[in-house]
Amino acid sequence: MKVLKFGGTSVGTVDSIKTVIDILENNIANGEKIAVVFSAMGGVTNRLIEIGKMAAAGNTEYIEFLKVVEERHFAVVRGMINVKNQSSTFAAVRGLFNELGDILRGVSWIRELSERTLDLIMSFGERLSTLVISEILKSRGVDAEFCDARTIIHTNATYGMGDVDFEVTNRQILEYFAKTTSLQCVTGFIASTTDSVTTTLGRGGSDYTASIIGAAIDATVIEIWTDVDGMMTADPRKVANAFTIPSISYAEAMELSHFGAKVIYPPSLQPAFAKNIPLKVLNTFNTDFIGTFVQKGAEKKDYAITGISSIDEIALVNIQGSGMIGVAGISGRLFTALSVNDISVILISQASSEHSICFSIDPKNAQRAREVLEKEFSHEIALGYIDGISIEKNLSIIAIVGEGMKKSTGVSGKLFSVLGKNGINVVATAQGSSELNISVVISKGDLSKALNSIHGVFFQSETRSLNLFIVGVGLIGATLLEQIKNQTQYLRDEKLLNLNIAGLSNTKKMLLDPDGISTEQWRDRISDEGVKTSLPAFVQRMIELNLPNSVFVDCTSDKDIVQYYNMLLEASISVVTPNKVANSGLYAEYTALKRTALKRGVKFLYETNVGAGLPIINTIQGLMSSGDKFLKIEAILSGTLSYIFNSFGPGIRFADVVKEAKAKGFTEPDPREDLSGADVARKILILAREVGVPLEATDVHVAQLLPDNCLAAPTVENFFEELIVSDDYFAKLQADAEAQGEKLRYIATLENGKAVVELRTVDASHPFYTLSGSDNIVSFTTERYKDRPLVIKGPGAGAEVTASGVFADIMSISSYLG
Ligand SMILES: NC(=O)C1=CN([C@@H]2O[C@H](COP(=O)(O)OP(=O)(O)OC[C@H]3O[C@@H](n4cnc5c(N)ncnc54)[C@H](O)[C@@H]3O)[C@@H](O)[C@H]2O)C=CC1
Ligand SMILES: N[C@@H](CC=O)C(=O)O
Ligand code: NA
Repeated sequence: MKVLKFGGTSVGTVDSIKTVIDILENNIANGEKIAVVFSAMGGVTNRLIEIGKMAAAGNTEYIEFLKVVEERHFAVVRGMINVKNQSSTFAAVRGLFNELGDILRGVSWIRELSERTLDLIMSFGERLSTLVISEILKSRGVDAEFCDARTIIHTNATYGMGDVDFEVTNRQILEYFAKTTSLQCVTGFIASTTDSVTTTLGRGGSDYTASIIGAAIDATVIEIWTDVDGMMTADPRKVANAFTIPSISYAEAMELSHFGAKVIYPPSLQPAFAKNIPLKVLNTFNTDFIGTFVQKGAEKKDYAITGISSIDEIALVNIQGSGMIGVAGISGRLFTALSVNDISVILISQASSEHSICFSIDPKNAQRAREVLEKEFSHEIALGYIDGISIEKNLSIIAIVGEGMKKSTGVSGKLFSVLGKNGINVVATAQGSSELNISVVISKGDLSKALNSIHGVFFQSETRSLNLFIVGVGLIGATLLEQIKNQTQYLRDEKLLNLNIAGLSNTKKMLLDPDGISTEQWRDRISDEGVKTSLPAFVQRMIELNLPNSVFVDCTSDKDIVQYYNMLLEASISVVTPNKVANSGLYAEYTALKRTALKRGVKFLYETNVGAGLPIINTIQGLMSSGDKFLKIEAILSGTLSYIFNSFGPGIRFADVVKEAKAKGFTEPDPREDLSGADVARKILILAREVGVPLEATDVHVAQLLPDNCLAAPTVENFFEELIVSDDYFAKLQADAEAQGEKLRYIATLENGKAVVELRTVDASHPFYTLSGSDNIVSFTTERYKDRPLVIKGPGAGAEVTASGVFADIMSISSYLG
């Protein structure tokens, strides 16, 4: 025989009861022998408690409240039983409400509501729902029978949570079921003492009823019908990617529920577990879904862990002192004192040094725990053997649970590594030798981020998310968004990666949305929903959101924005940028950023600072890491100047070529930076720093390229005018070079710790002679590349190549996050 149990929401409305009836009739049609346990209609138990309290307080409004409850039951009768059969059910329901009304009147007279009376009042919830549903079934021709569990399940007289007398109960259940062939509709949650006083079974009560009956009659399976798709890998309200666990062992279910998974309350299923009766958790509102199968042994799973659960709010108590080392009995006294005072301990951790013990408790017990322990150890504290008791609050516990951990190595490594990569500090940790659960205590503010990132790494086949916050949607920023848009599907399918644009800002408006800004509609959304741009507010909001795998992408050339980099890195947010300002500022600031990134386990990536998408910085970093030494760097580092010198010639105005370079997206937002040599100067400065030469910007010698009038131009417009004025100057430079069979090249050199940037002419034998378009070229002479330098060459400016370099940096973060 199968035992089915339907919870409060399943029997909460006429519609849901219709589904319940369908499920039952399908079972009958399939020839299944079944018994059914029902909870009270959703919300009724709480209402009855409230009504009881109102009555006890002498508040006669309870009568109105009771009428509402009555009406809910009548509505079901009206909605589900045909008119000619309704009257007897109405009479029975009314009879129960009359009885309940009498009891409540008594309560209001004597102004007292004992636990015992409350149990009696609550019992009406299950008695009413079960009565009504059994009558519905009968009216549809099913041979159903109402079974008041008080006649078969007996407990002691502990009201609120009766202790079941299994010997008597099991015997009574067997006798009862032996005598009947009708479908038994059993009231959940309620029982009675042997002298017929009503009791209740406590938390998870109706599940318990189903489990007691299932175990007594050796049911083939117990089906718990609820309003969710079974047990999930994590709380879906906290982890959007959580999914149903198809199969779970009793022990795993126990562990998960201990840490807050509310779907079932496994302790109440203990009788079924003891008899190895499997259990299914099914959804009344999604009957086709397979739900979760709970059974004794663990099945082979696709993942190393089965689920993740958490407790939102705990306090961590730490007791430490040199006097605890090697002294037997300290922990015995500690935990006895807590238990005597009814303070339940959630997690315990003690390192083998025995110097301290820490444990977590419900924060509402924190103050009491301190008092209890200060009293218990007053002697040791007075003598200085114990330093004292410290209590830390605003903490959460996360537990990863799974029998699979026993067989696979690296589970805890993975857990701690993902926490580390997301900058989440682990305050305490515990793992039992059962290897079923690893628990970590973390700051409450990191809970959501931790749950999501842990879920991401352990349930790998799901798509991981990188949360991007992009500031500056000019040429590079907008091209990056376009490239992301075009790659979205590929990255989802092939890399299981979702690039979530969680924030965007231009100079006027900004928009942050953790649910993502579509790359199809970002322009509309930022203009419709954006608020006035404020960089500090943007940064603060990002930090508050505390999303896992966050990346700040600075696509501006703003000088002020870099002041936030360190703060962002400190908050464990990676930074990716083509903006050269940070790395060409003070050397101390440059190294500070690198140090913070390292300390926080996040990335600070800026490949596009030099040579746009060309792999220049990465190449240097690779060579440096592997121990190579740089002897000389010679390079053309300006796409703009390269383009100009490759395009300028007789019959062409210099100013027009500069305009062309600007139109092609090669120049800096302010082209004076390119033509003054400043852009190249900062690039060679960055390269110098990367190869270990600690230069400041003022150490770079920049030979002037422009005539004074151009350099002095106060605006970009004015600059172009001055370029026109100086056309002859440029034409002469070009003609002189050409006359020698040479070409103009703006070359940066780093040698012997000195950086120089100057305009040179090179002949056809020089490797820099053959450049075209916006090509950059970098030649590295190192100890390993001494005879023939390592050369990197290619377009070194422009929207597509730069945005793709930024994109590549973002992708490298995604692979680092694993
Ligand atoms: N264009 C290229 O080939 C390359 C550019 N870069 C760098 O990329 C960065 C962006 O360059 P482009 O896109 O070409 O310039 P752009 O001028 O087209 O775009 C920059 C955008 O940032 C916005 N912006 C400036 N400050 C802002 C702030 N505080 N908040 C929000 N938005 C702000 C501007 O309004 C502009 O729309 C610059 O740092 C540049 O040096 C690096 C390598 C190559
Ligand atoms: N303006 C720069 C762009 C790349 O950094 C250049 O011209 O090289
Ligand atoms: Na580069």
